[in-house]
Amino acid sequence: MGLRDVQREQTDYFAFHRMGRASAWSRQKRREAIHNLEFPRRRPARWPGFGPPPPHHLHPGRHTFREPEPYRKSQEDEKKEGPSTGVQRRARRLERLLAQEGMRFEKVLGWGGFGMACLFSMSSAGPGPGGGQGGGEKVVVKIELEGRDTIEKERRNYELMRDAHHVLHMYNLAAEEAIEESDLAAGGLFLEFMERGTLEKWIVKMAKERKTFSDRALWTIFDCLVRGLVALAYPGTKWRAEESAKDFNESPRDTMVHFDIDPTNLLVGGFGTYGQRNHAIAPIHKIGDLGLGEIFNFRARRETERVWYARQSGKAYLYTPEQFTEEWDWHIAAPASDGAPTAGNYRESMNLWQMGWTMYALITLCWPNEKKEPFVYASRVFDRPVKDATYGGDLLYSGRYDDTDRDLRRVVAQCLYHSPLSRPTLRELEVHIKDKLRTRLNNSEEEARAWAKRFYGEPERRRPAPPPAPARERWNMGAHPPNRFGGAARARFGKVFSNESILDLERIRRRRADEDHRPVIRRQPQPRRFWRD
Ligand SMILES: Nc1ncnc2c1ncn2[C@@H]1O[C@H](COP(=O)(O)OP(=O)(O)OP(=O)(O)O)[C@@H](O)[C@H]1O
Repeated sequence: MGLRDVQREQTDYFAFHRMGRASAWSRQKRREAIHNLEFPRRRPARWPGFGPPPPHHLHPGRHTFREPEPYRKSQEDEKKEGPSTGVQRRARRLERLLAQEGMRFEKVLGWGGFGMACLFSMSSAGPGPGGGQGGGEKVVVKIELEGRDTIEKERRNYELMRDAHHVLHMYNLAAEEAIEESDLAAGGLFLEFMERGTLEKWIVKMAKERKTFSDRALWTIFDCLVRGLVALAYPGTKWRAEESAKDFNESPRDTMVHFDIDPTNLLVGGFGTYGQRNHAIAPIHKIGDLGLGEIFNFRARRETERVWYARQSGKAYLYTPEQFTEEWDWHIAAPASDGAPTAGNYRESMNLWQMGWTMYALITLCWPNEKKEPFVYASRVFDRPVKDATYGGDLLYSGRYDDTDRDLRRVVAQCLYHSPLSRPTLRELEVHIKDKLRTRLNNSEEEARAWAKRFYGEPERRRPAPPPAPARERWNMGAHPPNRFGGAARARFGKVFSNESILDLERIRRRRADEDHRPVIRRQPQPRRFWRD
């Protein structure tokens, strides 16, 4: 399928997507319509945009916004039945393989169509990946069960984040070679273990308890998440203290666009000090799953094939305005090269839009609706007047979330603005969050701390360390902290990072040809049935 076919098909698919009917789209059924599609559109001369804000006398209220669906089950709950025999077989194989490297299998953490994650502990007496004694220290091993290229891309992305405090750490362990050389998988990654699992799990817990996060907890978590976004915005930075956009005079140029930020890819770790911050009110939150991440800069945003294929990257329920906007229908080349403000304008504010939905989930304990309703909303984004459509109008006007700090709801609604240029900058957010955390919120720091202890509890107790393995230098980390990488990984990827296209178009085309339901590139972790029919 050539690029033109892909463009026509996407144009049709995204028209369904905007109506909230993406799950009803089928390539087969739409063949005829796709064939007759007018693409690119010529009339009117360009995308007309949204209308004016609703007149004042039409007060938006509960009736204006469709009620979203509450979180009921986490991905983990859905996998309670246990892994399939295929996954179990691979886990056993991995167990045997890594036992020879001095690692003890603990459990399968999760799996999907394309990969699986297992928990191991180090049984070596040598230094562990955290720089401490290896005995008992836990490591997540993520393996890919299909092609090799995704894990390579993910590895390269983690390399670029090696000094970040709010992105998962990747370890460079010698045992990696054992996996590569085996017939088991298409390569593996060693990642830091986040003992409290995914953020989704905590959203579900709160929803089940029929309570809500306090304002202080929400602002504190938001702070962590924004630090992670700053790390993505400035890849390859040596962060000594915590990530801060204030360290830079210019806005991000070579941003890592994640494409898949949602509560299942944000991981919750421990209380304690990371970077320079003591995480006492909420445990640290880190961004994980960089498998779809891509560096986009000024030049890359003008590469036609690259931006068109990236339009389908990620989970359909969280495609961003940069991906779904109708503005695309007027552009045959990369829209940014024609000056389109939103279509294909992949930059750090795209990560922010997806993170906005995580904050939405934390506030509402609900999924975003499949149909994202644009609500024209004029506001001041810090010192700039902005008039644009937000997809988070219900946060402000439905009356359902009035117990949560209005200022937080306003800022999150601004993160959900349609145009990337309307959204707050990371720097503005960082300063604002810091100020907010200094003020009196609806609960004191002590109360918030006590609540966090109760809510998050103690993670699973570690098993006693097993007997030490024969003395042999197993970890090529030496005594260095975990975020230092040995020469092997560096040699494999050459420069710290490059801007060359990392999309394997051939492979994508092949997979697209195999798919018969919708144009999703890869790893479409089905958004479960979270919307009403
Ligand atoms: N570093 C980690 N610490 C703790 N748990 C983890 C870690 N990485 C993964 N997990 C757990 O393992 C599960 C599977 O993770 P993995 O990243 O392989 O796939 P996924 O997020 O389920 O799917 P996909 O890769 O398709 O997005 C996660 O949902 C999470 O519960």
